[in-house]
Amino acid sequence: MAFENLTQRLQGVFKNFRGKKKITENDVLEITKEIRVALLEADVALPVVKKFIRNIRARAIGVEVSEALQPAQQVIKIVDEELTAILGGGEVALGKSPKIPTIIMMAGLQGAGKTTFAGKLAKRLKDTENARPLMIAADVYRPAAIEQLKTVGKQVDVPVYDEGTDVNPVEIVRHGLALASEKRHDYVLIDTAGRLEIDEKLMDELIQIKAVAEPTEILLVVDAMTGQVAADVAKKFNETLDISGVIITKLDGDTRGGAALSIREITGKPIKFVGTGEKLTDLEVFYPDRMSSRILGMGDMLTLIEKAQGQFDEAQSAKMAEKMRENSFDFNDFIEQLDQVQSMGPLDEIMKMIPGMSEIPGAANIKVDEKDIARKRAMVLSMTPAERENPEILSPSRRRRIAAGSGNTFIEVNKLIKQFNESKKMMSGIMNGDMSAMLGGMGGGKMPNMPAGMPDMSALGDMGGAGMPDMSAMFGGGLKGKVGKMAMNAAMKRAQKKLKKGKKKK
Ligand SMILES: Nc1nc2c(ncn2[C@@H]2O[C@H](COP(=O)(O)OP(=O)(O)OP(=O)(O)O)[C@@H](O)[C@H]2O)c(=O)[nH]1
Repeated sequence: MAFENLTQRLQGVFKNFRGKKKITENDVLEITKEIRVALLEADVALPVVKKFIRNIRARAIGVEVSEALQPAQQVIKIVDEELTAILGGGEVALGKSPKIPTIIMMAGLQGAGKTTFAGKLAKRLKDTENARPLMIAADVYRPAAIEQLKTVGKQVDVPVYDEGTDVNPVEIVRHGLALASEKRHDYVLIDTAGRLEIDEKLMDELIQIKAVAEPTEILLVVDAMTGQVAADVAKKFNETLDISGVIITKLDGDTRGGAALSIREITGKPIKFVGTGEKLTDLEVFYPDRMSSRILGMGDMLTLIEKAQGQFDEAQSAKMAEKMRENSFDFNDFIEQLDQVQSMGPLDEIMKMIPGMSEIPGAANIKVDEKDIARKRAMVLSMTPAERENPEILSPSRRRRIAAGSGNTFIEVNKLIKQFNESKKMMSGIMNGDMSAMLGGMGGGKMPNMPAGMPDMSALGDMGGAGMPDMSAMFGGGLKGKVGKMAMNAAMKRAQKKLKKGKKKK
């Protein structure tokens, strides 16, 4: 994931100041010096770094000692706010023309991910607005480009207008637009040619296409992996084309992330979407505040909640939460929830979004063993509905048969049932208000140090127990790697201990 090093560096910086009663001017200088190094290492453009540091210093020196926040937390809050500002402040929606079609022109260097983005955007417009987009293939220099756009078009079921490679792209765009008007398409996405580097001919052609198409949006697609180059490219394209927004692709990769941090400041144009994978669903609206908390390692709570809300049926979630509270959550529910959680995305990605996760030693290396989860699912599916409801009725011979039927061993079946019962107990405790058990467990007691205003873990409870609380059941044996397992076990043990203590008090 992008920003990993930057996040680690920044967390390291703040750790040293945690719990301090007072932060002196010297402390601020120290902190900002370290932040400066971290940003430069992440490939953020120097002028952007300078401005950022200047702003933080101006605000952090002489911070008022607030009742609610420790000084270090106040500094983190300032850094978070300034980071959000540098990323653009708030999200900027895609423009829409008052009369159809809305024309969106895409530009960028070769291989930046233009064509892929065109497909992602077409899909998104279809899914969210029921739109009927038309895509125009105006990249005539790379014959494969037209084929690629057509393939993407087929995947998302969106027509592609092309005239092969022998016609002037400006004419292709003109004809494509005429067709779009005739067929009353509400969006037109123009895929233009990329070059290995910026050249005059490419720019001239783009200027001409812009003049003909009069697009509502000119979106520059840049590859996050190219670091400083991406910022330079954006600057040049903006000077020539006056773009309306930027798309940053490949933010899923192992990039240092500097481009994402520099581009807004350098071009003055908003980042509208980020690409987070090769699949056509891997597109996210860019929210500066969420990106900032992700970079600061506070966990992308909001993205997680949004994802969850998008995927979970509320009534269904409330029912599950109730079941957990009553301790009547069974294997049938387990399978249902597993399906829902997995539809949110790969589990290790979801785990990483949980705040505090990055503070558990070795958590970054946690790999969710999807195979192990598949094995568990197979075991559960081999049970009858009545057995899923009450696994205690499973006789040894039935357990043996389930093991054989799902390609597991007798011991594994027993282990699954035992694990399930244990986590069920714990979850019921948590759902009955003892979130501290979970909090203490997950963050090693560090969670309460989060700055005010950060949504706390109880938000998970608000999700109606939507899938998260029972994750331990899956992760119990599903975490790959010794470190991951140890971290998780320790966290769970701590949580259980707290639970017991809480009970005794009552
Ligand atoms: N990991 C990852 N890969 C991406 C993303 N977006 C695009 N890619 C990959 O990047 C490569 C280039 O993407 P294209 O869409 O072909 O790039 P293009 O800008 O259209 O390239 P030209 O047609 O040559 O100008 C492809 O292999 C894509 O699968 C992303 O968000 N994440």
